[in-house]
Order: sequence, then C-alpha cells, then structure tokens
Amino acid sequence: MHHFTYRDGALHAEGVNLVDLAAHVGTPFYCYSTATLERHYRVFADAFGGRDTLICYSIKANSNLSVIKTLAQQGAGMDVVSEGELRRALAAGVPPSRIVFSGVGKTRDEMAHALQAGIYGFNVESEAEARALSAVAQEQGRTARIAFRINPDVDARTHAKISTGKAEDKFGVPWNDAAALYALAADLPGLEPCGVHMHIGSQITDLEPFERAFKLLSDLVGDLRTAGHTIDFVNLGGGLGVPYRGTDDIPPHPDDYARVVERAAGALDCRLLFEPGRMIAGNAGILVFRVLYLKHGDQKRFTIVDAGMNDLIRPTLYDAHHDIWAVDEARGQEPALVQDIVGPVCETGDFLARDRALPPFREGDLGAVMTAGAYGAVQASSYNSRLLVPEVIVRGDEYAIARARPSYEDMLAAEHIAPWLTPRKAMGRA
Ligand SMILES: Cc1ncc(COP(=O)(O)O)c(C=O)c1O
Ligand SMILES: N[C@@H](CCCC[NH3+])C(=O)O
Repeated sequence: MHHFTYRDGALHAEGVNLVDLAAHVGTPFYCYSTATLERHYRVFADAFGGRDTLICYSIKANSNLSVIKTLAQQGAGMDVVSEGELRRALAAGVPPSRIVFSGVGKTRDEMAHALQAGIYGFNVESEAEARALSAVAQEQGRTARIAFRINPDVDARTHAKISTGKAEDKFGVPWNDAAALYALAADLPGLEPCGVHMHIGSQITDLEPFERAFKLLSDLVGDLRTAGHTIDFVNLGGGLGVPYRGTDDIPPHPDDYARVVERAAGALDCRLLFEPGRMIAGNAGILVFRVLYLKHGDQKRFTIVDAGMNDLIRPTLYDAHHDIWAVDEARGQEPALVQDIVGPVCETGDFLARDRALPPFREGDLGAVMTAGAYGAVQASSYNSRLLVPEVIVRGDEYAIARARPSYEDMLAAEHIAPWLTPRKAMGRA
C-alpha cells in the first residue's frame, strides 16, 4: 500500500498535488512519501512483535538522508555497505549500535572507521576479509563482532542479476567452509564470531527459497553451538519483494514471511536481524516526468519524456516493469495506446516502458513511474551530462527538497582542465 492517490483530478503524494510540486521543483524528480516509509517499516517490525529483533534498513535501496532519518525515528537500524553509507547513517543520527556493515569488498580504512564508530557488527564474506578485519581490530585494540555471510546455494527464483545466494554468486562463504571459518575466527585476535548472516537475493516473491535457506542457517547455528561458539544473533538479510504491477503480483505479506522465519529459526533463542531495503522504500517513491514530444516511428509510437535511464536504470538493466500513471486523472481514463516511453539519453536501451498500453500522453503532460523509491535515485547518474535527478520528500501537506538538482555550474566546477591543456602565457623569450 502507498500514499500516491488521485484527488481533485490530479495525482497527489499524500496531501501534495504533483502538478504544483512539478511547477515548483521542475521535472524530472523523485518524490517520497513519509507515511508510506513509516507504514512499511511498521508492518515489517510489527510482524515480529514480541521478538528480540533489530531491523536494519538496507540503505543501498534509498540512501537519502531524510529517508534514513524518517526510518531511524521509527526505531530502524541500518545495513550499510560502504563508508559513504556509514557516514550517511551516522549523519542522520542513527546510533552506531544499530548499524551492520555488509559487502564483499570492505577496505581496511572502511573497517577502521566502522570499528571506531562502534557499530553492532560486520557481515564477513571471506577468510581474507576476516584476517584483514582481525588485523585492523588489533591495531585499534578493539573487538569486531562478526557474522559470516553464508552462501546456502539456494535459488531465490528472482532476476539473475539480483540473486545472491547461489554457489556461483560472489557473495558469502560456502556452506561447507562455515565450520572451519568460525573455528579460525575464534582463534584470530580482535574477532568475536557471534552471529550468522545470510541474504539470498532481492525482489523475492516466493517464500519457499527463504524457508529452505533459513532452515539451513538454523541447522548451522546448532552445529556451531555444538562446536562451542556462542551465537547470539542471526541476520536473515532482506530480499522480500514488492508489487511492481499494481495488484497483479502481490508478494508475500511480511506476516507470512514472519511465519516462515518463526518456523525455521524461531526456536534459536537469539536476536533476529533483518536487512529489508526494497520492501521499505520501493512503494514509497515515484519518479515524476514531463512529456517532451510524441513521435510515430514506422512501427511504434514513442512518448519522449524528460526522465531517462540515467535517472532510473531498472528497466534498462533488469527489464524491470514499473507501472506508469498519468498525473492528470482524466488522461489516465482515456483509452490506452500501446507505446514506448523513452528518455532523452542517446542509448537504444533508454526506456522506462516498452510496448505498453498506457494513457494517450500529450506534450506537456506529467507522468509518474511508480514503485521507484528503491534502487531508483541511488542508481542514478549524470550520463549524457544530464543533471543528477533531485529528490523531494512529502509529509502530509508539506514537502521538502531532500536533495536539490545541482546546477550546471556545480557540474562544471567539479572538474579541472589538466594544466598542460591551457596554453601558457608567452614567457618573453625571443
Ligand atoms: C547484504 C544485503 N542485505 C540486504 C539487501 C537488501 O535487499 P532488499 O532490498 O531486496 O531487501 C541487499 C540487497 O540485495 C544485500 O545485498
Ligand atoms: N539494484 C537492484 C537490487 C540490488 C540488490 C542489492 N543487493 C534492483 O534495482 O532491483
């Protein structure tokens, strides 16, 4: 459920009319709903009511500081994958004790920074990383709480590019190596192997892979405890899918997901950590565009809009489907036309929708790409020297520009022409 609805003939984000917002901010822009962010966090948290949980919102899905702070105020911890994300979480006032650090390629500097900050723990993805973290912790005289990320070789039945728990994926350590790695970590100075982590992929719409993976993880915890390790938390990662096609592809409800967790890991007597990203932010954001031109090719009708693959790369990268709505309600009720919605970027793959029956947009119309709150703005670029897309957050009738569109001056000021390219003044030599 989200808070983007039609009122008085125009699409609103909560109480804010998107026609007015577009006039103030200019298009394209992302728009986030506070109420949806809060609701999704609550639905997820409430599914585990009564349990000792730490829900670490996965910042990579949407790392806007206002989004992070909105969730932190609900009690969310954060899952970060870089020093940049760690700094964002800290800047938004998230207590370090609620932050976990994931990722296959943490640098020693990043580890040092996170250790100094006093984070809850590290998800460690290789023996080499465990050794590096041990060395960094020793230098600082600190102890790093760690969970090895276990690769269970389970097919998450999602898009190949966002599946992370198969043996051929770069993530985690092989299931069969786990016992030896925990034994090693227990011997290495500066490490406290006290958790187990797993994250099998993203946009998962089927509970069965979760069930299989969590069961394996639970068995592993039993084995590790028998081997003498104190395991006080299990981190079940994120991955729960969201509906991208209106009401056609409703993924499992967090309550059903919670039942799977309970069945597989409920008896473990330890803290449960989660790292949901998309499930919290996906439906809380839209990308608003304006139609520039209409063009009828030999075979197709193209609606050329001012948002492109640099602003939202998911359709290009994963052939992802996003619903597209007209901001003008009346336009949305006219008979649909099959068309491609394409951006201005000079790439054939620059499209937001292909061969889709959509409203008969006209020049100047506003449209909204739905379910764009996760992996949207964070994956935007300035390809074709287009200005990085701004982000707006709404709460009730209020809105705030949470990240402003840079100016062309900002864009040019970030670069320096190599000195040898600027002709030197004549030195007065004969
Ligand atoms: C380690 C880890 N945790 C959590 C997430 C968040 O996943 P999702 O947005 O699908 O919930 C990801 C991304 O897939 C991840 O790599
Ligand atoms: N970027 C992907 C999700 C990646 C998940 C990261 N572990 C998407 O847009 O669907």
